[in-house]
Amino acid sequence: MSAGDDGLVLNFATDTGPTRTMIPINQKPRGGRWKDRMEERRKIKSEIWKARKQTDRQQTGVMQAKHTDVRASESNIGTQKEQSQQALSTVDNGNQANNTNRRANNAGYLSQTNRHIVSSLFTRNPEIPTLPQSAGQENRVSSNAVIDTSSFEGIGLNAGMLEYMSNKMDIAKPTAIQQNAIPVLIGKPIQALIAGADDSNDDGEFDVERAANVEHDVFIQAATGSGKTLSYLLPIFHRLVQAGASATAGQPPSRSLGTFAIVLTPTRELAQQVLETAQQLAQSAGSRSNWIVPGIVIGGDKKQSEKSRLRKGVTVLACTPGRLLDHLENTQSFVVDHLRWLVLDEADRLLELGFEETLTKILALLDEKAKRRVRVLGHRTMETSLELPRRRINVLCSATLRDNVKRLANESLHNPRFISATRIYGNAEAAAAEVHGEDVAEENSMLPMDVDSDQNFSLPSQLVQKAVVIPAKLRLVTLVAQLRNTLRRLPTSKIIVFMSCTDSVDFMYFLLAYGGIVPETSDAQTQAEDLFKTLDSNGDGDDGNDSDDRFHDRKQPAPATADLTLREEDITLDSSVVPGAGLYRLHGSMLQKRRTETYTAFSKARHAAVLFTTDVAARGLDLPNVTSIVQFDPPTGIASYLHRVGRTARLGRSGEASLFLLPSESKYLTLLAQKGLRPDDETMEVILKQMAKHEGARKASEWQLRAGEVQSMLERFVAFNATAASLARQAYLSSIRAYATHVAEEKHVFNVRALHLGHLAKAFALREAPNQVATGKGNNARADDTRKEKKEKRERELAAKKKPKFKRGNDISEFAVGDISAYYAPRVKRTKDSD
Ligand SMILES: Nc1ncnc2c1ncn2[C@@H]1O[C@H](COP(=O)(O)OP(=O)(O)OP(=O)(O)O)[C@@H](O)[C@H]1O
Repeated sequence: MSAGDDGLVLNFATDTGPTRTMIPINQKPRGGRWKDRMEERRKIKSEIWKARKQTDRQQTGVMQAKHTDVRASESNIGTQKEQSQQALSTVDNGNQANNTNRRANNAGYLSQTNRHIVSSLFTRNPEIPTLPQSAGQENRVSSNAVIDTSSFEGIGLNAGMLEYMSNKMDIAKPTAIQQNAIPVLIGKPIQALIAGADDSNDDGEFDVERAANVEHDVFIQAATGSGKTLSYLLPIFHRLVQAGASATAGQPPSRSLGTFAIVLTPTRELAQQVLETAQQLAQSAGSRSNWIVPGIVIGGDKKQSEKSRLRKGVTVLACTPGRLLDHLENTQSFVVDHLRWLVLDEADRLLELGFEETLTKILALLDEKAKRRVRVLGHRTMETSLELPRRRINVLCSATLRDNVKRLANESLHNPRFISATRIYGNAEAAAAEVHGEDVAEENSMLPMDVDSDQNFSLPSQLVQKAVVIPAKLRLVTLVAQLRNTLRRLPTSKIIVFMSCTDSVDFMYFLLAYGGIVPETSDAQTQAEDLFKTLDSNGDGDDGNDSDDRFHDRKQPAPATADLTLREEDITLDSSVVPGAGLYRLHGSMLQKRRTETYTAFSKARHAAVLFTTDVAARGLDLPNVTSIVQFDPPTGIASYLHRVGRTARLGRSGEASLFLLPSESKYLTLLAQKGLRPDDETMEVILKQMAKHEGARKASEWQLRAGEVQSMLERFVAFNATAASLARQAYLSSIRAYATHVAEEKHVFNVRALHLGHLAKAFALREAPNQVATGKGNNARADDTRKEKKEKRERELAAKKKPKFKRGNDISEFAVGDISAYYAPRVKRTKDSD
C-alpha cells in the first residue's frame, strides 16, 4: 500500500475488481499501426470476454431474468457495427442480451479507450429484495386542510385583520390546529382578570402563580403544513393590535418600547419565512398599528445593521438562537423589558442542532431581565396597561414529540396547554402537579404520557409516499427519469430533491444543468462521436430504423462545455437534462445572501422547478406548491423523514414523496413501518420504462437502452468537463462520509462497509474506478498520462486555485471532503445550518 493509501482505498480497489474486463498490461499490443493495435486489442478482449461470459450469466441471473426482453442479439449486428466496435473497443458489456446497452455505453466511453472499463448498467446488480407489504394508502382525505365549517370570526380575532387576510392573503378559515390554539393564546381570561383584580398577592408582590393560572404557556403539536406559524403569530398580532387600540390617548404605544415577541427558529430561512408572515400581518393591522414593526436577526447578516434595527425598535422579532443570544448579551439598545411572547418554533430541530445550551442561556437571561425590571419598576408599568399578558408566554411548536422536546417543554413551560389538531390537553392543576413531580392522571398530564415519542407525529393523510429500491449504478438515471416523468405529468411541478451533503447538491445542480449539452469535442472525440452516429444511423440490429433524432439529448447544440463552471451568482439554471425545469440549490455552505435569494426565487417560481438541497430545507420551510419530494439520499432519523416529506401536501393540497433506497437498505422500510410509516413500493423498472416510453422508445424493451443513453450522456459530460469531474469526485467522497453519520439505531441499515463503492461511482456519473477517485491515480490510466497532459492538468489546477469556482459561506461545507480515514471515524460533525 502506498503512503497515501488506507483501508478505504483498498476497499475501493478490491470492490470493483470483478466488474472490469481489462487487458493485462503485459499483453497490451504495442508498436505497429494504430489500426493493427486496435485489432489486436479487440482479439485479446474477445478472449477474455468469452472466458468470463459463462460466469457473468450466472452472476446476473436475477437481473437477466427480469430483462430478457432486451432483444438485440449479437448475430443481428451488421458488419459496420462490428467494425465500429472494433474501432471503439471500449466497453465490455459482458453479455449478449445487453448488447443494446453496449451501444449506449459506447457513447459515453469513446474517449476512454484503454483507460477504464465500465460494467453495464444492468448487470451484476444486487438482487432487489421483496419489500414488506405496504399498508396501501387509502386514506387520501386531507388531514391538514382548513375547516370549512369554522371561521376566524368565531374564534374572536380582530375584524380588520380578518378582512385584510381574506382579501390579500387568501386566508379566510382556520385549520384545525389554529382553531384549537388561537383561543388559548388570545387569552380571554386575562381580560376578565384585568377588569376586576390585579395579580398582586396579599403582600403586594407580583404573584406569578396567580397570573399563570390564566395565561397559559402552550405546546403546539401538529402535522407538517397545518398552519402552525399562524396559530401563534395571529394571536400575537391580534393582542398587539387590541392593546394599541385600547391604549390611553396620552400614551400611544411606540416601537421604542422594544421587542414584545421573539420567535426563535432553527434555520435562517425559517426565520425569514416567519418575518414575511409577520410583515403581512403587520400590514393587515392597518395604519393605526404602525408601531408594530417586525424584524429579523440571523447569523450571516451584518451585525452592525442588526444593531441599528434593534435600536430603532423591533416589535416582533424572528431570529436564530446564536445571534439572539449574542444581541441579548452585547447589544445595549436591544430592549426586551416588555417581552410578552417567546416562541420556540421547530423545537425538536433546535435541540437536534445542539442549541440546548444556547436556549438555556437565552431563557435564563430573559428571566433575569424580567425580574430586574419588576424589581426596579414594579409590575405596573406602561405595557401592563396595554392589556397584554402579565408575564411572558412561552410557546413551543413541534411536529414531533421526542423525549428531548418533552424535557424542554417541562423545563421551559409554565402552566402549559398541550394543543394538537384534535384536542387541547391538560389543565393548570395537572401541569402544576407535573412540574412538582407528582403523579397525575393520564388525561390531565401536561404532555400525553402514553405515546411513544417517535410515533407521536402525524403526516398529512393525503400525502402519497413511495419507496423505490434501486441498485447503486442506476440511482442517477432513475433520478433523471423520475424528474422527467413528474414534469411530463405535472408540467409546472415544483420538486425538492434531498441529498445528504452540500457537495452532492452542488454536483447534481451542475450536472443536471449542463449535462445534457453535447460537449465540444477534440478531433479524436469527434471521430469517436461520428462512429457512434454511424453506428446508429446504419441500424444496429434493433429494427434497422434507429435515428439520431429519436431522443432529444442528441439534438442539443454543442457549445463549449469545457469552460462551464459552477458560479455562486447563478441562483437558477435551466436544465438541459430535465427540459423545461429551472434548477435551484440550497445548502448551509452557501452565502446567506444567496440562500435567501434562492429561497425567494424558488418560492416565487411559476414554472417547473427542481430544488436540490440538504436537510437545511427539511424543517419548517414553507415553499409553496411543492408537488413532489425525492429523497435521493435517505434521511438521518425518522424525524428527518417526516420533515422532508412534509414539504409537500401542505394545507390540504396533494403531494407525493419518493424515497430512494439501495437494495442493502431495504430494511429501512421495516424501521419506517415500526413507526407507522408504510410507503407504497414502486419499481425502478416502471420509472425507467415510463421515461423510455415518452422519449421515443418504440418497444417496451428499449427502456434499458434509453437508460444507458442517459447515463452515458451524463458520464460523457463529467469526463469532458473539469468542473463536473471535480464536483463529482467531491460529491462521491462527501456522500460516503455523510453515509457514515447515520444515527446509531440505523447503522445496521446504512452500513458504509456494505456499499459497493464501484457501483456507487456511477451514481455520480464517474467512470473512474474509485481508487482513482480516492488517490487521483489509476491503474492503467497512467500509461498515457503523458508529460503534456500532466502539464495541462497542473495549469488547470493552478487556474482553479487562482479563480475559485464559487465562494463558500463557511470554511467547511457539510461533510466537505477531507481526510479519507474520516469515513470510518468521522471527525467533522455536521455543521449547523443556522447561525
Ligand atoms: N387558515 C389558513 N388558510 C389558508 N392558508 C393558510 C392558513 N394557515 C396557514 N396557511 C398557509 O399554509 C402554509 C403552511 O403553513 P405553516 O408553514 O405555518 O405550516 P406548519 O404547520 O408550520 O408546517 P411545518 O410543520 O412544515 O413547519 C403557509 O403558506 C401558510 O400561509
